[in-house]
Amino acid sequence: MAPPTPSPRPGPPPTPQGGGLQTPLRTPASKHRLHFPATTPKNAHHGGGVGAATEHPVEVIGRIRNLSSGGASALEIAGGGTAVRVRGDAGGCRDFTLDGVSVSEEEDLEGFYRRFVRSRIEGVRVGAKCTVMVYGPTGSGKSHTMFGCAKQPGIVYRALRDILDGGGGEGDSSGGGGDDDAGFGAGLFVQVAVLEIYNEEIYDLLARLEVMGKKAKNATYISGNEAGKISREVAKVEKRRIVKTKINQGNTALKRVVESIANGDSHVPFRDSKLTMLLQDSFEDDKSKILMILCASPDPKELHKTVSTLEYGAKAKCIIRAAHAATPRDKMSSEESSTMLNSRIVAMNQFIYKLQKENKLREKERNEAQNVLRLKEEELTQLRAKLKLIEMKEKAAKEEEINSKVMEKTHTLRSELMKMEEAMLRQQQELAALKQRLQEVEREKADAHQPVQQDLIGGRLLARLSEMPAGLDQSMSMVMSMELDVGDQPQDVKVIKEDTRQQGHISNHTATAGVCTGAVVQDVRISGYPEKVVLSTVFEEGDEEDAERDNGLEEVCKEVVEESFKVDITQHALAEPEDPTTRKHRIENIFRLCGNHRELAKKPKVQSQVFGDENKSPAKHVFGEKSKSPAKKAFGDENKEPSTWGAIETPMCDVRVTDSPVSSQLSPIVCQVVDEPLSEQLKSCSTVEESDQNKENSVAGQKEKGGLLEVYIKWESGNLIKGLKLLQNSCLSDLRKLIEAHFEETGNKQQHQFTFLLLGDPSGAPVSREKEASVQISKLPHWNNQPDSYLACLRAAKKPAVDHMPFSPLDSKLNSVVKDGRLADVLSPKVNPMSPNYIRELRA
Ligand SMILES: Nc1ncnc2c1ncn2[C@@H]1O[C@H](COP(=O)(O)OP(=O)(O)OP(=O)(O)O)[C@@H](O)[C@H]1O
Repeated sequence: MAPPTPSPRPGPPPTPQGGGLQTPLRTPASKHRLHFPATTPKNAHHGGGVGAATEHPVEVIGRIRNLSSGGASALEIAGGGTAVRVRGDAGGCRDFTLDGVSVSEEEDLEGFYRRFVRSRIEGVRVGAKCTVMVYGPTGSGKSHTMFGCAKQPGIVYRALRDILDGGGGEGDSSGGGGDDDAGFGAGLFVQVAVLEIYNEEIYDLLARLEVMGKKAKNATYISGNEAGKISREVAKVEKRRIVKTKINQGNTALKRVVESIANGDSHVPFRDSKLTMLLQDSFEDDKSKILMILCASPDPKELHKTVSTLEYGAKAKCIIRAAHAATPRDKMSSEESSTMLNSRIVAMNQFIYKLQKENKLREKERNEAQNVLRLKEEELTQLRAKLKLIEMKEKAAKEEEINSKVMEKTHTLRSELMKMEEAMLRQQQELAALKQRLQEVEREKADAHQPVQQDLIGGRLLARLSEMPAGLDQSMSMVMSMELDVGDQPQDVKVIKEDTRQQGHISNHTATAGVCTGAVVQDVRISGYPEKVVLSTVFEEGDEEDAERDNGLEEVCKEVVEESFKVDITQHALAEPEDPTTRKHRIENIFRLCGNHRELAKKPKVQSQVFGDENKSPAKHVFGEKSKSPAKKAFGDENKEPSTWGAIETPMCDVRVTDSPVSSQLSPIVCQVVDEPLSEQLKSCSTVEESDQNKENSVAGQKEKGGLLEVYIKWESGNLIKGLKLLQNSCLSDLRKLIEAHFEETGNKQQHQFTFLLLGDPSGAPVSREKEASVQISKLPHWNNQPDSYLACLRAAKKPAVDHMPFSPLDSKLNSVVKDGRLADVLSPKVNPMSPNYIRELRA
């Protein structure tokens, strides 16, 4: 006997279509039923319909969709609502007993869910396992049942809502279970995976990743505790599902698995399809329940497929899981285990919920930290920009500061330079005034010939110099120092110093002085500067009373002073700063000499010859005879006709510059002032033939002259100026110095500028100033056809020369030195008050 099919649990009353219940068809009994345990009323009342000794793990529910086309339905509910009766075309019918049957036209998805699904979901909430699967041919309504439509949600969304919200969510009009489980869902956490099996491949519809092996290990999940949110995500994924007949391949494999289990085969072909592989745990796990929904179409055209589906479900329903007899201990253990598991589940859900909250909090903190980091980065960028700007400003400020300092320093230096130039200008003006004053005094002296006046003038000058401020003294020294810097040539200077043996008068060598008696001569020489004016001073040896006692015929004795006071001024000046008192004393010395010179000028009786033996020459007598008259008068005025001059045979020695024993570079110059009375001879100096008498005179004269050359100077107009004696190797530049000195002494300042005319030369052209040094005196035409007498013809310059500023060369020198940065050296206080230039200026 075949065991009866499992008794269905109470369900809705059979529909009117179940008219064929009288002759219900029996499903194929065969061997399958042999495994089914005997059904007891208790088991039948139990939801699973399984006895205490056995377990019915698969619950099969039939879901008959609406009839889409017209015509009669091929299916009807029988067995009190637990069987599906299939009516054949021949009028026969067949009943398939299930755990429940639902007709879509009579019961919507909500009713179907509440009656057959919700109890399973509640078991899941307390820790049970449940697999809900649909089975049926294409178009039978599987998707519709699981996911629903726009009007009503399917099992998936309702189950999700019940798990999380306790059944009180949207769409649950019944509200069943919601009040009882209020608050129970708090802390529950749902993880949803959406997989699709197509062509025997499993696809993760969330990540679209292929899952290899037994389980979809790499599947992603929709997780959370909000049913609405998860439902929306699932709805999105559900649209990706592929809807084709290929899926039934898995259904076939599932059918074989079910039949194999139901038949009690030792081998269950779970691995025949991916679908059965996924459902293996659900079939083998004792704790797991399977809710199989058979979707069937009432269309008679689909009758064959419908019958096949119902047969498959009937077999699944026959699957039983052998269960050992439950002892009281097992029963208690089971209850304790269930309670403990429920507690653990609740604790784990609460822990998960806590983790989720913490995760959210940390995520929030991370976002805030990222915002702070972004703000810091922006601030850092701004600070870097500011730093760069500040650096640029500092750099610009430094450059500006440096430029400002340079400008300030330049301005200061320029101001100092201007002050120095002004000081120099003032000093030059003072010196020029001093020079002019000195010249005026000399002219006054020359005109007056009064000793008293000489003393007064000399005294005034001395007093004026004494009153010169120290600053002037120093500034003069500075200027002189600059002059010393002009040349680097060594200087050898004899310093003028008054002979301590002489307290008397000093004779100077001017034309008016004429002679000097018993004098001490000190020469000041500068080697390397032959063109420089050299000062010779003669100290009178005797006093005035002796001169008067000798009745104007005293011998003029000259003694060359030993060079005991020779000092290297350059070294001395540079070695140690000059004491202002010493410099002042020396300046006073010089002007005292000048005063003495003027004193000598007032001694017409005293005559001098500086040509050695020439003191004994007749010239001395000639001048002696004329000593009562002013010397200048005796020599005549050069502006007068030569015929009115005195005898030319009585040359007067005015100044002699001897060769320096210290330096051989000094050009030996001998000058002798003579009067030229023979104007007629002068006029014909280069044209008149030399007479025999002249020849004799010339020979005799040359002997007397001791190798000197006589030079007679006249203007181009014919007026004779002077007669001079010079050494044989003298040149025009030497002659120029003597002539200029003569002009200065006579006060003919305007005649300082002249040019030598080279008479005798075919061109008769004037000699340029630069070439004067190269023209020997011997190149001049002979005067009066005498071999050692020459004639120098002068052409006066048209414009009077501007007064020479003694320091004008220094201007350019100073400028060049200032440009070279040697201003400090030039303006050094190291002064040589006895500089020959200085002496020259004072002398001038
Ligand atoms: N109970 C029902 N009430 C109303 N319409 C239904 C019902 N069941 C199915 N349908 C409709 O029938 C059509 C096919 O249903 P469904 O797609 O769910 O079949 P299926 O079994 O999933 O087919 P397939 O296997 O090809 O996916 C759908 O348009 C669906 O809306």
